[in-house]
Amino acid sequence: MIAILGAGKMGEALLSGVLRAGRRPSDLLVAERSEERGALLRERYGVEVVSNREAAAKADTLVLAVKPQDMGTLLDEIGPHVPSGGLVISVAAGITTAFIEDRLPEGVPVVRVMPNTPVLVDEAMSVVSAGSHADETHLRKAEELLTPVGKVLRLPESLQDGATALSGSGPAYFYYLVEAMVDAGILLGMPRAAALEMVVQSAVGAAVMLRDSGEHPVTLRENVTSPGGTTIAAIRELERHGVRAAILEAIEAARNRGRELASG
Ligand SMILES: NC(=O)C1=CN([C@@H]2O[C@H](COP(=O)(O)OP(=O)(O)OC[C@H]3O[C@@H](n4cnc5c(N)ncnc54)[C@H](OP(=O)(O)O)[C@@H]3O)[C@@H](O)[C@H]2O)C=CC1
Ligand SMILES: O=C(O)[C@@H]1CCC=N1
Repeated sequence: MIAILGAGKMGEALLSGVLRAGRRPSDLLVAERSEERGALLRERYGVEVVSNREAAAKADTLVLAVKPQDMGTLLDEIGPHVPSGGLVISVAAGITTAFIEDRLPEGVPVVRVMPNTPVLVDEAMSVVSAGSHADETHLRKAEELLTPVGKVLRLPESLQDGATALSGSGPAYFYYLVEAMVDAGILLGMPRAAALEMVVQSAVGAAVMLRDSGEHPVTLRENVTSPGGTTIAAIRELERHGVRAAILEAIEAARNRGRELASG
């Protein structure tokens, strides 16, 4: 039995993914703070909605998907009810496995996971790390949950805040770029719907080439950049405005924010 505690945007995305991967609703439990939200999830997915304590006591795998700021309260509530043979998987940004282990009975295995919202279309990037009591079996169990909804990579926990900044938040940077490019289309007089279609299809085409062509991103960009042409004129402006440096600093700021979340 798998229980998802905190079924907001990420918890619901994982819930829907696990169901798409073939688990039955009767193999799942959901615990939510708001009754209204719980009722909606019950209606939408046919899953049983229970209290945090009941979920902790009944399920052998607990997926904690509350906000990092709510993790201490949740663990205080469920800690004494988690069986020592259970597996705890946390997707919370910043929260270390040590933080979780300290609030659970001695020896409970914890796996930290950083997924991203493309879980919803089975194209997630998830990074997994073992806590101090988690072994190969526990990592495999977490990977079994995540592989049907995308790619999974194992990294040491010391890189999890970086993974959160890079791939956890990653989709948001691409959406931000799309928004800005659509605005540019508007500036050039394009109808909004046409601008959106052009930009989204360019993004999809670029993403498929990045994934499938086997070429490095630099080569792909060079192939678009004709000598004396239009693309290099745009790239000169991106460089003049320090866009590359801004991206490096933005992702470093996200990593640093993850570290702050760990200290409450
Ligand atoms: N969104 C994303 O792209 C990603 C998010 N994450 C991580 O996933 C976690 C959830 O993020 P996100 O889904 O965006 O946030 P949401 O706020 O959408 O979801 C959190 C949910 O948990 C509920 N909740 C809070 N406290 C409790 C509690 N004590 N018991 C039961 N339910 C509770 C919240 O209810 P209420 O609304 O009433 O507070 C809410 O429904 C975070 O830790 C985040 O770092 C990881 C990767 C990507
Ligand atoms: O913004 C956040 O804190 C979460 C973690 C990664 C993506 N969203």
